[in-house]
Amino acid sequence: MTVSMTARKVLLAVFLIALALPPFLGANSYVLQVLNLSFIYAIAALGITIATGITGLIVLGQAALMGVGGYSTGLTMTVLGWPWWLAMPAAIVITGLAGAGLGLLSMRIKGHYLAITTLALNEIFRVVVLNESWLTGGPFGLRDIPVLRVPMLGTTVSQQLYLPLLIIAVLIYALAIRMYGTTFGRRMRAIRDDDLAAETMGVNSRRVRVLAFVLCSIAGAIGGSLYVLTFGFISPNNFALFESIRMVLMVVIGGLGSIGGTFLGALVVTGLPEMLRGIETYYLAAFGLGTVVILLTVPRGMGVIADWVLAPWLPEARKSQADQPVKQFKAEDQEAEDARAVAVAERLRAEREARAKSAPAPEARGTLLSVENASKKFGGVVALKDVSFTVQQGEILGLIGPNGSGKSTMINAISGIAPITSGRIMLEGKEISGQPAWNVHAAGISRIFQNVRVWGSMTVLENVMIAHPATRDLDVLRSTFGARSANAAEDEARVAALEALSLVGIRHLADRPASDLSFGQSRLVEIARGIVNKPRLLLLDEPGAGLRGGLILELAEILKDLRDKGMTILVVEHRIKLVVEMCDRITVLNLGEKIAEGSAESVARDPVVVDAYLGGKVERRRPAKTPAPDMTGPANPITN
Ligand SMILES: Nc1ncnc2c1ncn2[C@@H]1O[C@H](COP(=O)(O)OP(=O)(O)OP(=O)(O)O)[C@@H](O)[C@H]1O
Repeated sequence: MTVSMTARKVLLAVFLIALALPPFLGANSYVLQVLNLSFIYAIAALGITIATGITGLIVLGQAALMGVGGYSTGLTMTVLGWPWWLAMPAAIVITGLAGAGLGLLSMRIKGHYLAITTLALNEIFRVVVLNESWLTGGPFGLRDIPVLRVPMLGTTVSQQLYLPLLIIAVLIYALAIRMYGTTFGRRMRAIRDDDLAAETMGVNSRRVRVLAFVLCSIAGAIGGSLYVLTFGFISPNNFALFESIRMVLMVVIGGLGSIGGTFLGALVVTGLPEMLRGIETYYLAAFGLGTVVILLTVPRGMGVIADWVLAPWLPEARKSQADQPVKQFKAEDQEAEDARAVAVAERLRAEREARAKSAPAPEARGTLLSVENASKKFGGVVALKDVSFTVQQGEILGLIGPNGSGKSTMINAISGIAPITSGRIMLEGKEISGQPAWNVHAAGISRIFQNVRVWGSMTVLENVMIAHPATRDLDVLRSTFGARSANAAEDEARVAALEALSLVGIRHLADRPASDLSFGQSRLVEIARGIVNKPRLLLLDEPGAGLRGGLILELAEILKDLRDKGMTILVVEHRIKLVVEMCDRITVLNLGEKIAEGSAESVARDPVVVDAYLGGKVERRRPAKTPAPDMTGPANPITN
C-alpha cells in the first residue's frame, strides 16, 4: 500500500507538534533537559551526515569542532563581554575556518588516513584546552557563562529554551534537506559515489570537499554554541572523544546519509540511555546491545522511517529507495530494452538519411585538438611515448591498438585525470594539459569511461543534470535558498538533461535511481551525461564494451547523429567493425607509440599495424604484396 505524499506531510506535522508538546504537558526539567540536549546533538551530528554520509569524507572528530564552537562562544562572552548574538556568529566563523583548513587537508589526505586525522582532532583539542588553562580554565573549564533566557516560555532554563532549540534544529534540518536535492547536494553525492567521474563531469571536487567540511564545522559550531548558551558551563570532558563516537553512532543509527534519520538517531542515542537508567549498571550494555540489533536487522537504520515520511521533500532516488526495494533487471526487461534500442537506432538512421538528402553533413573544419609529443610514465612504465596527432572539427577519430598500447592513458591525459609527463595537449590553440579535470570539462571536453561509472544513489535525471554548465558555478547559499537565478539555472539544466535523455532514447527512465539500471541503460545514461553540455569534443573509452545486439546498433547511430550535428568525437574501441563503420579516420597506437593513422582502408593495409596486432607473425601469415584485407570481414587479423 502506498501512502500519499499529503498523508506523509500530515504525519510529519503531527510528529513535530508532538515534539513541541512536552513543556506544555508539564514534563519535568530533567526530561526537558535531555530533549534539549538531543536537539543540540542533532544539529552537531548533522555535520557528520553532511561530510560523511553525503560527501563520503569520514569525520571522527565532530566533538572537537563542537568544542571549538563552544569555547569560542564562551570566551567571547566572558572575556570580551560580547552578547550571545555576536558571540555565536563569531564562533561559527572561527569553527568554519578550522573546517576550511580540514577541507584543504583532505585534498592531500584521503580515505582512512583522513578519518584517523579527524580522530586526532579530539586529542589535539583536549591537549590544547587542558594546557592553555590561562585562557580556557584548563580541566575546570569555563564557568558562569550567561545562559539564554526567554522568560515568557517558562520558569526554568530548560523550559525556556525547549521551543527555541527545537525550532532552530527543525529549520537547520529543513535547510539541509533542501540543499540535498539541489545542485550542491548533487555534487556532494557525486563525489561520494565516484569522485573521478564527478571531476570529469565538471565537479570541482576541491571546492565541494572544502565546503562540505565548512558546513560540517558550522553544524558543530552551532551545536557547541547552543550547548554553552543552555548550560552556562563547559569543560574539556563535554567535547571528548566519547562524544564524537556518540555522534557517529547517531548518524549510523539514523542510516548513513539520511538527514531525517540523523535527527531520530540523535533522539535515540541521547534519550534511550536515560530511559534505561532504571536497570542501573547494565544500562549502557543494554543500549549497546540494542544498537547492534538495530544495525543488524535494519542496516539503513532509522533512515527507513525518516526518508519515508520526508519523501515529499527528497529527490526521486531517495524517495523511491524509501518506498520500494531496488528493482532487479530481468530477462524480459532485456528483450524490451533490445527492441527499444533497435527502434531508436532506426529512428536516428531515418533522420540522418533525411538530413543527408536535404543538406550534406558539415565538412571537417580545421584542428580542434592537437596532441604534441605527449609522453606519460608510470614509474618505470612508459605508457605513452612522444605521441602526436590531431582531431579535426566535426570528425569521429578512432583510436585503436592492442591491449596495453596506451589508449586509455591518452583519454585520461586529455580529460585531465592523468596529466602527461611531457609534451602538450591543445584545444583550439589553448593548452589544456595540466588543467584539473573540471576545467577541461568546462573548456568543452566530455568523456565516458571504459567501465560504466554512473552515480548509483542518484536518479538518471540527476546524473545528467550535474554535467550541465548552467548549475556548475551556483554556490551553496544561492541554490539552497532558491534564489531566482538558481532556480532558473536548475530549470535550464533539467530541460537540457531531459533532451539528452530523449536523444539516447531513455527519457522514460529519468526518475529511476541509476542503481536500478541494466548495464546497457547505464551506458546510455553516461552518453547523455557526456553530451548534455554540448561538448566540443566527446571522448569515448570503449563505449561498446559489454553492449550487444540492438544497443550496439543504437550506439553507432547515436554517435553518427552527434557527428552530423557538429560534435567532434574521439573514440577508443576494440570492436574494429564498429570503428570502421563509425570513424572518419583512425590513429593506431602500439606499446605507447603512434604507428599509423589515416582512413580505415589505409590503416588496414599498413603491415606495421597488422604486425602489431599479430605480434610479429604477419610475414609468415601473409605475403608482402597481398591486397588490403577486408576490414569488416572475419578474415582480417585486426578485426578478430
Ligand atoms: N595507473 C597506472 N599505473 C601503472 N601503469 C599503468 C597505469 N595505467 C596504465 N598503465 C600501464 O600503461 C600501459 C598502457 O595502459 P592503457 O590502459 O592505457 O592501455 P590500453 O591501450 O587502454 O589497454 P586496454 O585496451 O587493455 O584497455 C600499460 O602497460 C599499463 O599497464
